[in-house]
This record gives sequence, C-alpha cells and structure tokens, in this order.
Amino acid sequence: MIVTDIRRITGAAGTTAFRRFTALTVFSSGLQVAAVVLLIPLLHHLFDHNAAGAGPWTAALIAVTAAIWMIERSAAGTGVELGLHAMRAVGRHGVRAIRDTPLEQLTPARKSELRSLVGGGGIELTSMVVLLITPILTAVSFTCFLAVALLFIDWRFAPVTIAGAVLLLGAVLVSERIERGADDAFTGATLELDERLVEFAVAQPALRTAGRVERGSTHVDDAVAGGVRAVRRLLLWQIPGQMLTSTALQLTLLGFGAATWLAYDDGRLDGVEAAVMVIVLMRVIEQITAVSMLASSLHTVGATLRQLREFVERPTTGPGRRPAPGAIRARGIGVTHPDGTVAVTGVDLDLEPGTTTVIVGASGCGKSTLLDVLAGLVEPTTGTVSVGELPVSAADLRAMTTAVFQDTVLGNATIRDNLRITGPELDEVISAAQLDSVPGSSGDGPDTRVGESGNRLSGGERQRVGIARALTAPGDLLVVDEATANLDALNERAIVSSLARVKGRRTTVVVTHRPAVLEIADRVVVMAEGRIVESGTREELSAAGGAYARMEQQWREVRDWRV
Ligand SMILES: Nc1ncnc2c1ncn2[C@@H]1O[C@H](COP(=O)(O)OP(=O)(O)OP(=O)(O)O)[C@@H](O)[C@H]1O
Repeated sequence: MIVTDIRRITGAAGTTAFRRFTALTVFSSGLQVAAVVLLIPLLHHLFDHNAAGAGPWTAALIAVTAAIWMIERSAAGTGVELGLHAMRAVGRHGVRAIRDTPLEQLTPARKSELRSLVGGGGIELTSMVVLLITPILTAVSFTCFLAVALLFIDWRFAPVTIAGAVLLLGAVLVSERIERGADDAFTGATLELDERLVEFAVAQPALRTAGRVERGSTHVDDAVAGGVRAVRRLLLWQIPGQMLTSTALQLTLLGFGAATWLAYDDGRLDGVEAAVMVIVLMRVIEQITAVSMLASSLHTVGATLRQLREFVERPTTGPGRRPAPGAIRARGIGVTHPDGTVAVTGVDLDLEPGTTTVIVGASGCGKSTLLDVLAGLVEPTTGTVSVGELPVSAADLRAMTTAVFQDTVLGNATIRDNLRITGPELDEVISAAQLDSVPGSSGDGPDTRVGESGNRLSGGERQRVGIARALTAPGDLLVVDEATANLDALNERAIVSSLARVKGRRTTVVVTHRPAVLEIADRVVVMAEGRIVESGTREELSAAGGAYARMEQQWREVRDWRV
C-alpha cells in the first residue's frame, strides 16, 4: 500500500528512484547478513588462537562493512531524491489545485489542507523514506536472508526466524489498524484547530474594534479542547498496539533461544557457534526493535501518504479553451448552495456581442451569483451556458472572461507594471481611469508602487487600477461586480468613464447598486429573489412602471442612495 502510494505520488521518475532505493537497501541487508555469517569462521579461528587463519576473514569483514557503509550512503541519497520528487509533484499539484478548485470549494478547511500538504507533505515524505522505510525494508530483507543463511547451520533457525518476522509484522499491522481510527480523529481535530486559529487571526481587527476578542476566542477554545481530547484518545490507543508488538518480540526471542539450545543439545552447534548465535540474536533484536519502535509512526505515515495520494490524484479541470467570440446564452440557470439556499433559479439571459448589460436588484437577490456563473467561477446546479450556440464549460468561460470585483488584489509593483501593457494604449487607459493623478499625495502617478496586494492605495484607487487592468487584459467578456459600491463620486466617475471607453468593444455585464453606472447600459436586467423579473432598455423599463421604475423613483428621491 505504502509502496503503491509512493509510486502514484512521485510518478515515473520517482518510481525509478524508489526501485533503486529498494535494490540498494535490500543489497545492503544481504551484506549485513554476510557480515554476521563471517563471524562464525572468524571467531572459530580466534578461539583456536589462530590469528593467521583469522586474518582473511577479518579482511573480508572489513571489506563487507565498508561496502555496507557506501551502499547505505547511496541508498540514503536516493531516498532524499525520492522525497524531492514527491515535493515537486505535491508542489506542482498544489498550484493546479488552487487554480482549478471551484471557489465555493475553496473553504478554510480546504485551504488549511492545501497549506499543510504543499508546505509539509513533501518534506514529510522525504524524511519518511529515509527514517521509516529504510529500517522496515532492512528488517524484512535481513530476516529473510538470515533465515536462508541459518538453514546451513541448523534448519530449526529458519522457521523460527521467519515465524518471528511474520508474527512481528502481523503485530505491527494490527496495532497500526487499532491506532488508525484515533489518528483520523486527531487529524480532523488538528485541521479544525488550524482553521479556527486562522479565522481568529483574520477576524482580529473586527473583534478588537467591537471589543469582542474574548467572546471571539470561544471557537478557538473549543477547537483546542477537541485537539486535547483527540491527543488523549490517540495516546490511549497506542498502548494496546505497543503491548501487542512487545509480546510478539518476546515470543520471537523465546523461539530463537529454544532453537539455539536444541541445536547445541543435539551437538549440531559447538560452543563457539552457540556464542555466535548470541550475536546473531542481538542483530535480529536490533532489527526487530527498530521496526517495533516505528509501529506507532507507521499509521501516521500511512495516513499522510493516503492524503498525499488522494491530493495528487484528485482530478482537476484543465485551464479551459477560449471559445470563438459570439452571443452568450444562459438557459435555465439555477444555483443552490450546499446549505440549501437557492441563490438563482430559472434564469435565461442573452448577451449579444459588444453590448453592455447592467444587472440591478435588492441585496441578496442573486446578482453576484449569476455573474459568477457567467464568469465561470461557479458551476450552476442546473442549466447551461453557450457561446455562439456551442455549450461551454465553466473553465471555458473563465478562459474568455476578465473580471473586476469589489476587492481588487494588485501585485506588489507599480501601477504601470500591474497594467501589463505599454505604449499609447497604456496612456489612454491610464487617462480614462484617471490614474495619472494616483495617489494624489505622492504624485508619482502610474509609477507609484502599490504595496503588497495594493494596500498602499485607497480602496477607490485600487478599484480604478483593477478596472484599468481588466480593460487592458484580453477577454471577450468583461464582468464587473459592484466595482463602484465603495467609491466616492470622483472614483465612480473614473470607473464609469473607463467602462464607457470599451463600450461596444467587448461584451460587458455590470452588477451595481449605483444609478451612475446605468448611463452605459444597453440593456438593464432587474433581479428579485433569484429570478429575472424585468429586462429591457432603461427607457422601456422606466415606461413600464414596474420594479425598475420604482428603483428609479427611489434614486431620484435619495441621491447617492445605496441599498
Ligand atoms: N456560499 C454561500 N452559501 C450559502 N448561501 C449563499 C452563499 N453565497 C451567497 N449565498 C446566498 O445566496 C443569495 C444570493 O447571494 P448574492 O451574493 O448572489 O446576492 P447579491 O444580489 O449579489 O447581493 P448583494 O447585492 O448584497 O451583493 C443570498 O441569499 C445569499 O445569502
């Protein structure tokens, strides 16, 4: 199982390294058995006071020991190489997993899992290969080789050695199974604690300003208590496992001692050989002790490997293919969240190429969710989207879409670098978004460094850069969600002027609560309770006297009104 997991995780290159590692370790075990067997003639000569006769055996023992040392070094190097393959595979997949995981599945638990697997999984696998698999493989192959070698001394040693090894392996596996349940609970509790801690840290500004830090820590306290319970359970379950392994160890030693005594009693072993058997016994004990001490780590390692393998093998969607430009038609779109909330239901929407559609409606009516479906960020529960009459996947939609959200995240570079274009077009975009004067205080304009995630700019400035960046990025569909929600009049005007600049050049959908944005609308869609209730030009909807007309009335009554 462990072997299959390692192969699946590391792929072809890792499989070659693993084969090499296994061959070297097994070969080293064979040499270790040879070193033990060489002691028999060596000690014979020494007990007979025949130093000259012992010379060649001593030389052979030194040569074998040197060979073991070199092979073990090489095996350890291959083990590290294998771990590095795993780190690369996990790292590569980590990036893909973050890129392809649907946003609604990028939960705190998933993020925490990704962080621990990508950050620690590869390193854990490296140390696991060197520290865990080496002794296990050595113990198993050493025992098998030794059983064969002992056949030539007395047949009784072979079954005792093999039976002892099987008994011990069985005990290790059973104790691993006993501890697995407790370990799963422990992993779950650790993830929960990790998640709660991150949440608590992220919520600090809000909790401190609200004076609710103490109450906010309740969830963390609960998670810590859960973690303590899980650790206690894990430790308690380790006791029967360890008792089982130590009983198997005692039985093996007893059997070996009995076989030595019987062989000596029959005269098949002389005193020297019986003494050598003590050394052989010590070597067997050494191997077995190494394995039994690792029994408790075996299940943890197995669990990590299972997690890594599932992670690496989890299917990810490809980057998607950008469809040929055409009318975008959504049919029967419905989105129901996992908790049963119906965000959007039965929506049919046509977006003709180059038109600008503005979606309005009360808070929570499903505007953002519909926009997320059009941008390919959310898979609809029902319905399909087609471009130019051909059905497209969410990944295809992502490939053709540029999106601007309320929270614009910028790269830690200058505004100019964030826009990623040069020449006259850049100047035009900068001027349309009125970025030549950003930020007002430093006067560096487009050469201003924006700081990490753009945090040296105000929210409004960040959004202006975000929208300018969206306008410069390729994409047949531009979706803008609430980009003006937090803006003052100046910023709002800059953004409307930017959008007006691309009007007619690409299909645009804007979700807004602000009447100013409606100036650029070819068509207005009004949503209520997850459905489209009205759709048409502003003039048509005003004249219809329905939901849109009522909203217009409210806007007229309260300037700068925000729902
Ligand atoms: N992840 C989620 N899980 C459960 N319900 C959700 C989730 N995201 C949104 N909702 C619910 O789906 C409905 C539609 O939300 P959506 O964000 O699309 O509305 P909206 O019209 O954009 O609102 P606003 O104008 O306030 O941004 C709301 O009832 C919201 O509470």
